[in-house]
Amino acid sequence: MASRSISRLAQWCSRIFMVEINQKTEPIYFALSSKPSALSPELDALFGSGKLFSVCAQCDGRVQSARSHAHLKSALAEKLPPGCDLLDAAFFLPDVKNSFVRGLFLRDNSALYSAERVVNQLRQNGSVASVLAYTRGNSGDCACSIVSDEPAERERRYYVTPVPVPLRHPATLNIINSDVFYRLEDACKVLQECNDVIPESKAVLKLVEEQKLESVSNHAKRFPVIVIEGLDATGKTTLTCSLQKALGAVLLKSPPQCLGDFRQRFDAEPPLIRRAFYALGNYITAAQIARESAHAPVITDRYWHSTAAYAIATAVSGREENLPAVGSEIYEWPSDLLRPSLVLLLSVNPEERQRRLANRGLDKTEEESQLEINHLFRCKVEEAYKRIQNPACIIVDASPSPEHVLQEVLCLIRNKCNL
Ligand SMILES: Nc1ncnc2c1ncn2[C@@H]1O[C@H](COP(=O)(O)OP(=O)(O)OP(=O)(O)O)[C@@H](O)[C@H]1O
Ligand SMILES: Nc1ccn([C@H]2C[C@H](O)[C@@H](COP(=O)(O)O)O2)c(=O)n1
Repeated sequence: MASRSISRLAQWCSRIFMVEINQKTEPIYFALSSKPSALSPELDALFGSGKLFSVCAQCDGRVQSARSHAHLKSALAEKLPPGCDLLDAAFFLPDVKNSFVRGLFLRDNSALYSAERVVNQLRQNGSVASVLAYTRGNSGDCACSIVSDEPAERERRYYVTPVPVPLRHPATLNIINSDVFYRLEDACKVLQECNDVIPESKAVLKLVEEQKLESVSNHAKRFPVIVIEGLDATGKTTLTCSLQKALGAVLLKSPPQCLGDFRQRFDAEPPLIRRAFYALGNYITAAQIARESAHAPVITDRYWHSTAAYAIATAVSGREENLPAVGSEIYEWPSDLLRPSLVLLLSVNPEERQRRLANRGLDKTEEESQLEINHLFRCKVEEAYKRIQNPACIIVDASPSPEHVLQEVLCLIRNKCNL
């Protein structure tokens, strides 16, 4: 029994803990060690008052782990009494790819300190895999123990120790094949793993199968393929419709229309599943592009740039500086996905974009609302768009009138694609 408890604690001690206070401030990092340490001012503020816990729902299998984390977060948000703060946390092994595991950090300042009871209920019903509890010491330190039914586990103490901020944001350790997919088969694997829990996965995989995708990456395009990218309300729909008419082009979208009925279902899933769904949408659109570009120019409203940019910007919390560096393999186009001839990124200044959103007055998706309130996120999405390579996008100022933007884009297309 004792050796099991020691090995479980040793696992935690090899990790770095990251706690996100909010999107505007840098995450706070710490480790556990066997000797008490004085806390840094950031840690002192984090562990300042109340009862503190970190919880993790990790279980066997990445699909189950991702869904369990989402369920745990919503269960805690629903059941915790007023006075509790629920913060995003994560645990990782420095520089070890795929070691980033999401969890939660809980500060309980509620009147009756009842968070522990809620956490224990969730632990008993199997929703929480591990709980660590923290206790402030008299000499400025903070001790940590596992919340467990086994006395040997409960008694073992470790101490919170400051660590330097890592050079790279730790979420970047997991982006490849968790947030962004670079091969059709990798995105398919995620949905295959979802077959039992999300029945719609089978139908999506069937649609992918039906598209005869194998010849797409080598397809010799006869007519140019032009992708229009940009944040919401930058004018993609307006411009792509005008381009369709002006060029006699075929207009396609990613995700394609055939996935429309499934989109809401997958949007409700954690990033691993949601991003795999959008990745597959690009491969279906690629098959359509391959067919249509044999007969006419093709205009595509969103494609891989959108899938990768939103996924990266969501995965990496905090500031733009936390994004993977320019030139990172994370920004490389998937080798098996049809490459367009030209990618144009519509960019409007924030005030003009706000004005357009307000005028449109449609229901906003969650991500759209996030864009509105979260300037940092918007900057990260746009910056990630700009860092994507092979093909990189050309930035178009889409703030002028629709006619002006159309003429400028037609001019670019004529120059770059000989149309
Ligand atoms: N160049 C422009 N000048 C002024 N208003 C514009 C311009 N282009 C589009 N709009 C208006 O801005 C709003 C958003 O445009 P549109 O729907 O084309 O954007 P979008 O990028 O397709 O948005 P989403 O991605 O959210 O669907 C619409 O009300 C549209 O009429
Ligand atoms: N090819 C695509 C298209 C869209 N997405 C995601 C990114 C955003 O979450 C959202 C934006 O789409 P819209 O609201 O403009 O229809 O969809 C993607 O990942 N890949």
